[in-house]
Amino acid sequence: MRKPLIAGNWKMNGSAELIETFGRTFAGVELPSPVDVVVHPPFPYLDAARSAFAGTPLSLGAQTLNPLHSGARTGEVSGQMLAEFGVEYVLAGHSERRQLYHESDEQVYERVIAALTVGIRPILCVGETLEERDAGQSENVVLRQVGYVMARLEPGQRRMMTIAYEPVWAIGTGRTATPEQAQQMMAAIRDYQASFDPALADALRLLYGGSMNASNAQELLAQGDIDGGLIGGASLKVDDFKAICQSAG
Ligand SMILES: O=C[C@H](O)COP(=O)(O)O
Repeated sequence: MRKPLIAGNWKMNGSAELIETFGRTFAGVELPSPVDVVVHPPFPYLDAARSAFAGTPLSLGAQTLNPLHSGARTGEVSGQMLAEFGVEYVLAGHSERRQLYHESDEQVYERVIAALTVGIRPILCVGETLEERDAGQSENVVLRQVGYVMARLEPGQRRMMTIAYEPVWAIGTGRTATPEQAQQMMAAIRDYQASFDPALADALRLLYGGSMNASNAQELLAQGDIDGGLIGGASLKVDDFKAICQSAG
């Protein structure tokens, strides 16, 4: 039985006040059954989040890291620094990083390895653009992104991984993949994983991301291969995010 994971990616949004609101609200939240919840605020809020989330079900996540431990990389943050801060999860390969900062599959892989080296759990984000979907390439693109990373990891490293399928055309657009479309891709990822690591395929957590909100979460999370969500916009509204976490239970 896979434990659901709900991850809130604040992107370049939020405030110290919102961190406090999340800490206060989640201090009193009872989730209906075991579910992991992580919030990924921007770097400057990690310190406040570490204090505010203590005693709540919220874990600390980061949005990216630099593959190096330290060095002349102005503006960057290393995995070692994040681990010292108590960060438990980090995103790798988010489509905004792939598109806006031109992160390649190889660079995504390097970030995953850097996170694993310091004991941080990577959430590998994959997904096709609308053009790729229209060209019938969705599955090829997604399995290439998954395989580039997963096929190179050791079995023990693979067990630290979560994969988030986020069709790029559904991110921040209000256009959610249908539960059937999402389920179909999740099943393809799980089948692919089973082709070289059957034991992991059953245990691997697969998240859906792309305009998931308090109204559509339940239906998406009811799909057999969807084990949680990577939430953008709705993770900035504490009541909506709480409702999604409760749906996961
Ligand atoms: O990381 C989160 C995803 O990009 C989804 O964002 P969204 O929920 O605003 O569509």
